[in-house]
Amino acid sequence: MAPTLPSLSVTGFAIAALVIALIYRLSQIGSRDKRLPPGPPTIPILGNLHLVPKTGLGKKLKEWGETYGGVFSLKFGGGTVIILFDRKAVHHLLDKKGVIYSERPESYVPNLVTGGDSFAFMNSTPLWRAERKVAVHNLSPKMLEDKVGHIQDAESVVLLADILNNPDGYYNHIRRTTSSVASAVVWGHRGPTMKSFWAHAVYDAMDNYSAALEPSANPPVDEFPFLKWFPGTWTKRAIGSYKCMDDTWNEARRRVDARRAKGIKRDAIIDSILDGEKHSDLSNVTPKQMNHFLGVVVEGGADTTASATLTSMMYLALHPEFQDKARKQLDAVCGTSRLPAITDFEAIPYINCIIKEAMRIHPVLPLGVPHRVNQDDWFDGMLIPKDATVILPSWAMHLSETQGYKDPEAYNPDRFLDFPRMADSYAGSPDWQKRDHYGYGAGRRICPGIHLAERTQWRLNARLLWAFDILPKIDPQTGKPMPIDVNNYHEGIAHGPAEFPVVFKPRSQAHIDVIRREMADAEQFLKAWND
Ligand code: HEM
Repeated sequence: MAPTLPSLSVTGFAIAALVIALIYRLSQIGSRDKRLPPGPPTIPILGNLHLVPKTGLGKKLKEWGETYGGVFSLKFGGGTVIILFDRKAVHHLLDKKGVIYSERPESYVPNLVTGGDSFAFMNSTPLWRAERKVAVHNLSPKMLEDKVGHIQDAESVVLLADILNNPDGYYNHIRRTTSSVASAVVWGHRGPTMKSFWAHAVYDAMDNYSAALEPSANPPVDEFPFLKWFPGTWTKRAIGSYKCMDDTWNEARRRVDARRAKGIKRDAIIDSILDGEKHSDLSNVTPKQMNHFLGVVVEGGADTTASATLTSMMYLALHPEFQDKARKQLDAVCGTSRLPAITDFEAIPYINCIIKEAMRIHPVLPLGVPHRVNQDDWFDGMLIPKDATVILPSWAMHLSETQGYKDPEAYNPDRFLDFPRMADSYAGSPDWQKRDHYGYGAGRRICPGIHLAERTQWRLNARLLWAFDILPKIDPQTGKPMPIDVNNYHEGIAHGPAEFPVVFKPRSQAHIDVIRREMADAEQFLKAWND
């Protein structure tokens, strides 16, 4: 029997209604809820994904922040990203409401890259709390003063001597210094040369890590999970990066165990944990979790501190006038008879300005590490929805007059003359209008290595400036200074300057003599941390 007209039209109607509903649902994906902070116009399904540049997202966020007037939102498919391009918002949300703003976004690629073991990318679970407590305790100013200062002093002397002996190798000398300090603090082993496992391991481990984590370097798999079924070079890179990291930190642990088996114990975080000192919260942690926790602390500390120092050297090479300002103070306090020491911090205040300016003009993590809010919240009448990714766009803020940085494209350490203390004093302070910069993040996830990083940077900047004139290299063909491109950075989630043509010229024989004399003592002291 032929179908009746009414039954046909009911089926047809149902299908049509389904199709319309589906189209409507699809068209809503990517659209912005009116209660959200404003942001660039969206298109169906993608939202704003099509507007994200392959590189240079940090600067794009500045443009949007200035257009939308502070806190703004981006739609990535159905997901929401809130950008806190606003000093007050950073303080009120990340600092004051840290309890709800301290998760990390659930993200497919970071999970592949870290195997879920990275304490920097974990949610604020009991494991994260236990690991964070150990890191904060061991990297506190008191612990650093008591235990680590001598290592930083001695390693910075080795850096000066290395540059004297092989000036062209400055780039790796600086990277060796920061990884050696971090490895000594964490694993109890230093890396005397870049050939040493303890100097290069962290850079091997991180080889593909930063690039694999750059937000625009992967397909938008979190927004469109079906993309997981289409693996490609991006998945290979992420999995390979984890494998490399896992091998590296297992090897580090094997070496520590071999040392301890010989009865050699050292004043390092790993030894204090294995000896059961205070850190009972870590008693249920598996060896693999432990190795990755400690590895992440070294990862957090080595490349970042080297990149910040290299940025400083690069800009100083282009700006001898600011070197002169620092040297007036260095010479008045130290003359040519001794190296500057951290106890000179207040007597030589300009070094602190130089450190802050490098961290401002090109922060190592231009987008910080993303946070996630775990419940609906409101700011200035705008909805910050549960599970939104929350970004502190440090670079964008640092380059904007709207955030209080006058003439922001210009390198000028003088802008920090009224900020005489280290960065940790300004981070989290209720006086949110007077935070120096945002290079270490904010709230409960703020960099736990901030004290170590500030103190290493002070020693490196002060001592390099005391010992050397930092000059652009002269092109032997033209006899003219070679150009230094301040935009030539290795870019991933972290940014670090590519090698640049610079010369470290010893300031006098007297300076050289002091370095050689200090080097003998430094080598003697550091023997205890050699393999
Ligand atoms: C100039 C040097 C450094 C810079 C610019 C830097 C920057 C940062 C930033 C922006 C974050 C994310 C903060 C947030 O989520 O809001 C972070 C986290 C972290 N940093 Fe640093 N850092 C530096 C040095 C260090 C050092 C020396 C260590 C340890 C030895 C370290 C260990 C870590 C760890 C473990 C985390 C993850 C914390 C967590 O998720 O709870 N960093 N760092």
